[in-house]
Amino acid sequence: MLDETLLADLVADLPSAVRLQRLVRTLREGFRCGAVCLLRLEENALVPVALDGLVREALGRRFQVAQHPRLATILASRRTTLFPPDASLPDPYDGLVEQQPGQPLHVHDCMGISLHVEGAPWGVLTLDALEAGTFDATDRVALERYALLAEAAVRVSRLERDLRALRMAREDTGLPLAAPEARDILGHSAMLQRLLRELDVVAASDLPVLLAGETGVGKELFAHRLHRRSARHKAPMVQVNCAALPESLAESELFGHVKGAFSGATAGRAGRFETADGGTLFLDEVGELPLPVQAKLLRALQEGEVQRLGEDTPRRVDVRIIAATNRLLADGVREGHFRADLYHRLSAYPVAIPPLRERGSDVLVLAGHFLEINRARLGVRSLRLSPQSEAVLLAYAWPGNVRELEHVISRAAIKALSRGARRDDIITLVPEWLDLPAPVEPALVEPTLEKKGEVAALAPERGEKSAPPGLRERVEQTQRQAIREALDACEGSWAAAARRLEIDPSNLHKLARRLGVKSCRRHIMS
Ligand SMILES: Nc1ncnc2c1ncn2[C@@H]1O[C@H](COP(=O)(O)OP(=O)(O)OP(=O)(O)O)[C@@H](O)[C@H]1O
Repeated sequence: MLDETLLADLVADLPSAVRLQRLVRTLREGFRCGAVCLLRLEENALVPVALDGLVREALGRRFQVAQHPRLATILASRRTTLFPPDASLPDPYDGLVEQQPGQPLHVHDCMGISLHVEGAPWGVLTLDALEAGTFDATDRVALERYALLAEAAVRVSRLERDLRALRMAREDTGLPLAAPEARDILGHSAMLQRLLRELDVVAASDLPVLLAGETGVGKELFAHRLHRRSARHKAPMVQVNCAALPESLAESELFGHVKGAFSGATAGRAGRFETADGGTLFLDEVGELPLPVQAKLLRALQEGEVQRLGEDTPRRVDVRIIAATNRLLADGVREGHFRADLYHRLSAYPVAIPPLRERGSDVLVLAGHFLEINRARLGVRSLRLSPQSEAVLLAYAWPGNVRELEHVISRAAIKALSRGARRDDIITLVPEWLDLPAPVEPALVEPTLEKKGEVAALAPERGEKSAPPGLRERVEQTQRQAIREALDACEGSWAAAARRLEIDPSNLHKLARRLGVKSCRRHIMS
């Protein structure tokens, strides 16, 4: 019966996600177990692509093989690996199998098998049960047979995907076939999938794209994907954070300068346009560009040429522009902060990136991703959400979007440990640890921040104005102080401060802006 269903699904005309989903469901029913998961190997991590019986957020996790000895053992063998109930190796799904009330969280029986496609390891199939003794020697043999059918299903899905990509890629673009990506955009909602399909088509078109969306929705991730999927993917994508570009330096940053063009120009330097030649120039926060710089940018786009500061002859550049904004640029045009002609040139193809609150259960998928990162970072056995926490996350409005979700999960994990949770337990995050902040009123932020040394009340809890600061406030206070000290020590150079703090410069800009440090201190970007 199991064989017949699997075979019928294999030849049926189904979307590949549905085919793989039916595969895991059929296997779970056939083996009468708690959960079945199909994971694809991407670099050194196993990433769930279809699951049945595991909580939904597991779809957002990346299990680093080196950190999960059970998965490593399964992957290393071509035969079924069966772990007895008393196996000492930690189970990656502890706490992630959906349970009935009163059922244990801890997985007792587990077996898995590696899958190979075209002679190379493709991933693994895992089966878990909360009751000891669910799997026996017969199941072990049966799984080896079904693994062959699973491999066939994967091959069919892969063929279909390649065919689709081939159909989309114009022959002369050299567009890469869809391959696993380093910083993938997570989410399974229909809205996000539709958007990704649309972006893939735009990517191949070479049109300028304007990505518009609230802060923290992932505009930068989308920009990278557009570039990776474009015909320019072999050339560089150069990023400019327009909010961090002081007017005095903007021209030389964008267009370059010759030696001696201004005091301090001890050598000639190419600007970002030239560096991006043949590739993509990503103008992040384009709404923040000062008006005089907008005029020069427009000229460069119209002419397809740039002129280094202090040089007479223009240089031709071939650059595709992707711009991002979290302001309504059309409002900027109406209010006179943004040039209408530049706006029309940049927004040949405007794309609205939806806020997190409109992406349904993708909140849980993303939460799963951040839970796994924090689990590894904090060295705990298992981090999961209680059903109440899931409901809270789904109901919250997320003014800070994905970045805010990331911080909420990190804080909750730290809070759990600081309140006595043990690293070798299954840690279930409850709503009180999520501590969702009230939305920040920008007007509240700046005056408070400028008073150095004072405990900043960034987001005062409702009704708790005089309470001592919580962990989050203290962490943010420390971060603010560290950024200010680094900037002072580096004489205002953001790049040097980022090196001193050992973080990526763009993350430093983002963090500083979120903490309100940047808006109060106008340091020159170097
Ligand atoms: N769909 C997603 N999948 C995985 N990670 C995501 C997703 N969307 C956003 N993120 C993560 O959320 C964080 C914020 O994303 P990003 O910086 O791209 O947002 P943004 O819209 O450019 O924000 P801002 O306007 O403030 O610059 C990053 O750490 C990013 O990796």
